[in-house]
Formats: sequence, C-alpha cells, structure tokens
Amino acid sequence: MHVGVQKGVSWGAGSSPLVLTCGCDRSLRSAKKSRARQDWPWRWLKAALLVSLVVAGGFLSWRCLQNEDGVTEVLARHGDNLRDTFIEVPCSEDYDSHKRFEGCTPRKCGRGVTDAVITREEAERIRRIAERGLSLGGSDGGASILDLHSGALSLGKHFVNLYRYFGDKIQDIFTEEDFALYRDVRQRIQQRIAQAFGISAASLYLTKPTFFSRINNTGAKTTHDEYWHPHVDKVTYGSFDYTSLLYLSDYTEDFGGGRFVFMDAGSNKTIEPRAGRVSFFTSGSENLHRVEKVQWGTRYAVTISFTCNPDHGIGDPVLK
Ligand SMILES: O=C(O)CCC(=O)C(=O)O
Ligand SMILES: [Fe+2]
Repeated sequence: MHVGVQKGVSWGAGSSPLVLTCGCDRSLRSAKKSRARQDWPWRWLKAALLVSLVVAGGFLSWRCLQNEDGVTEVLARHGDNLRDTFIEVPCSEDYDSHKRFEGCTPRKCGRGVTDAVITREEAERIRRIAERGLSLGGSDGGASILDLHSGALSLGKHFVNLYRYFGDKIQDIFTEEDFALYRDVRQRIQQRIAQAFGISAASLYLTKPTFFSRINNTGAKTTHDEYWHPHVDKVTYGSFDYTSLLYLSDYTEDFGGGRFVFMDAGSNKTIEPRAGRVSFFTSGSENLHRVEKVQWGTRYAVTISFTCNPDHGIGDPVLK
C-alpha cells in the first residue's frame, strides 16, 4: 500500500486515485494502462505535430530549390503612391574599371522609387507618344523598342531607322511638344537622381540608348525579344552609371506579370509598375535585375539613363 502510494505519487498530479488506495501489482498494471489510455491523445497530437513540421520543412526547402527566387519582398506596390523611397546598397567594384568622375561616379549606391516626380497625366501623354511611334513598327516577338535618339524601331525580326524610313513624314507622327515633354521629364528625373545620390545634376549626362519599350505575351522570335534575363545595366549598356525607368502603364490593370525584380543574394525585391512611377538605381552589379515575363496585356515603359562621362553624353532627342 505504502509502496503503491509512493509509486502512485511519483507519477504526479494526474495519478489515478485507484493506485493511491491499492498497493498490489495488478493495481499498478491497471493504473499504467489507465494512464496510457489517458495519454494517447497527447501522443497522437505530438506525432501529428512532428509529422506536420517535417512536411512543412520539406515543402519549404523544396520551394527554395524549385524557386531560385527564394524570398520575395515588394519594394513598391502598384497601389502605393510613393514620395521618396530610397534604399542604399553597397557599391560593387564595377565602377573601378571605368574612368572615375569624382562627385558623380557612384560612391553611394542604391535604388529609389517615386510616384511624385511625374504625374499620371504626363505618363499617359508619354504613353501616347510611345503608342504612336511603336504602331509604325513592332517586333514579331513580345518586345518592341523605339529608341528616340537613334530612331531604331523594332520591325519584324530586325530594326529600322524611323527617322530615315519616314523622312519628313516624321513631322506628322511626332510634334515639337512631344520632344519638349520628354526633355522636361528627363530633367526632373535627372534632378531627383542627383538629389538622392548627393551629387550635382550638372555632372550627369543623358546617355544612350534611351528608348520606349512595349512588351506583351507573344513568344520571343529573336534574342532581342528576350527581355527577362537577369542583367547588369553597366555591363549591358556600358556607359550607364544611373538608370531610370519611367513606367507608362499599370501592373494588374493594363498587364499581368512584368514586374521589375532586383535580384539580391538570398532575396528578391520587386517593383510593380504604375503609370508615372520612376524607378532609379545605380547601374552596377549591386543592382542585378530582371523583368518578369508579361502574362497578359501590354506593358509600356521608357528607359532614361545617365552617365558621368561627358564623352558618353548625348543631347535630348530632337525632331529630325
Ligand atoms: O522595363 C523595365 O522594367 C526594365 C528594363 C531593363 O532592365 C532595361 O532596359 O535594362
Ligand atoms: Fe536593365
């Protein structure tokens, strides 16, 4: 009895009262059984929890392996109206292999997004210029460009020179007002970039290419249509030190897919295009990026970039 009581007590607060009143072995066995009966829901719950954890862990690892993107963070949502979002990132060494222009060549690197520099109305006017120009040509694949400076226009599987192709007729397509609007927008973006990076706007020069892009979900026909590859603008375009993109249409309203993605080690940061939104960043490999494939609709944007090297500068596009 005594032993039984002690054994019973040693099982703790949940011990059966039966055990406390009986010291024989049979009572002990029955008490153990009773105890086991009481415990089984908890054991099952623990087992189920363990299995769920293993399954969830396995699923997450599988997702990470499957999805090279890993974690994704949204820097700018389509519905946001952002004033001055700026994130500093350490500069890559890319700038060391080029001639340095102190007070301009990036020492502070990063990325910014603003919806406060260009209005949605201005973006709409610029989109109409892009639509007009691009309607004269167009790639057979999903990505068409119109370079305002050189006049290069996608046509089928190649490019034509819009200014040469249309000669004087170009005056019926574009107006002085269109070019004045481009110049005004370019100036304001240039000032915003200079302010964000703590440099003088006068040390920046517009550089080529500066182009409208129109993307839809038609399959690529040539490598020129493959806009989705990860790249570094300084490598792709050489002269770029500061890249800016002005979006002319709205993610989820005008098109699906087509988000801009900064590809950082271990995580991605996306920018959802919105008409009038300016995204700007230093052009080195600290800002490796890509554009998601457009799933539906048409995405319009204009690339306006700057160099610190006056030799690589160009004048604003003019009506030829
Ligand atoms: O259109 C975009 O969002 C980005 C395009 C781009 O990365 C480029 O033109 O280099
Ligand atoms: Fe790019």
